[in-house]
Amino acid sequence: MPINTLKLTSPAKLNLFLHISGQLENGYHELQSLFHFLDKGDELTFERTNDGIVTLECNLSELVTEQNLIIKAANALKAKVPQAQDGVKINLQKVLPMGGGVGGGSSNAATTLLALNELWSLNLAHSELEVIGKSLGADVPIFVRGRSSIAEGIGEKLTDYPIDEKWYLVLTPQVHVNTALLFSSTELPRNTKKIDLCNINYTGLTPEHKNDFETLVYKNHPDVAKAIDWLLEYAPARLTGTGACVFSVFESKQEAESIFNRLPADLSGFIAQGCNISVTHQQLREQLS
Ligand SMILES: C[C@](O)(CO)[C@H](O)COP(=O)(O)OP(=O)(O)OC[C@H]1O[C@@H](n2ccc(N)nc2=O)[C@H](O)[C@@H]1O
Ligand SMILES: Nc1ncnc2c1ncn2[C@@H]1O[C@H](COP(=O)(O)OP(=O)(O)OP(=O)(O)O)[C@@H](O)[C@H]1O
Repeated sequence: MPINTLKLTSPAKLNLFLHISGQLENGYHELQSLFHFLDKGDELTFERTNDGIVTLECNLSELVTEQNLIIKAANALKAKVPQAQDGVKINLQKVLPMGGGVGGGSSNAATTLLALNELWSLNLAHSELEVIGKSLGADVPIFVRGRSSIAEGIGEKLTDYPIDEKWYLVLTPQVHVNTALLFSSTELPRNTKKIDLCNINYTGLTPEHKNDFETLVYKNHPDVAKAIDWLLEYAPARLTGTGACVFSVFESKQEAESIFNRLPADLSGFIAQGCNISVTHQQLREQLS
């Protein structure tokens, strides 16, 4: 019996560290980054239709465009499997901050690939979905894979790296950091020594596991600097991706909440638990069983 509806959470990610160790001739950068998922995300509903049309509704009307990665993901699947005749009505409830380095758009694209592969009975392997995902954005494959991982190369070489599932206080400065511009800055450090995966031994926000974008973003974005400085009063803090979001990690929800409760009115944020397995994958398993 084919399934008609899927209701999935499309989670945020954090880059617990992000090292840049070189630049290739095509301009892309060599990275090493630990990706971990959060149990907070956007809500996506997929309803199969038989009219062959892909439609998107969203609580933020400005996101309903052909440029939305959800539409692009659905179209990429149609291009890959031209004989797929079904359509889909998609509803997106955007919860995650946009352009904040928590990967919301990439996560939505991956959730769409995973959901439509099932709803449209395409039977593509997840490795094939990862390849389609990569054409949509550097971070899409990690969300398709759905396991806490270290990314290497330009972000495409993924190795499982499960860690303790702790609690994160994420601050969300309302500024947009331009990823492509940052990558092209002459001031960006590009020579962090590569760590041998066997010797990574990640133990938290220590100086050896940093974010190479952080100094530059701190310098150019006073709102990000303010959020980092506030967190540093209580715990070590890091930028995720190219920002603007920053985070600290705590052993318990109560500890994270006790700091969150002191947040001044001009800062915003949320608390979430870290997950080694993306919530999308957990929900897919439940809804398909
Ligand atoms: C740095 C991260 O935020 C870590 O999560 C992501 O890898 C960036 O992901 P994203 O925003 O989806 O990035 P993409 O849309 O794939 O690339 C944006 C731009 O960043 C630069 N870019 C990206 C990835 C990489 N390894 N080297 C680069 O130089 C390229 O100029 C590219 O045109
Ligand atoms: N489904 C989507 N959800 C959010 N943004 C989208 C989506 N599709 C396309 N976009 C565009 O992508 C831009 C950045 O989105 P996103 O929220 O993924 O950034 P991010 O968290 O900085 O991601 P990353 O960590 O991968 O750089 C948005 O400003 C928006 O214009």
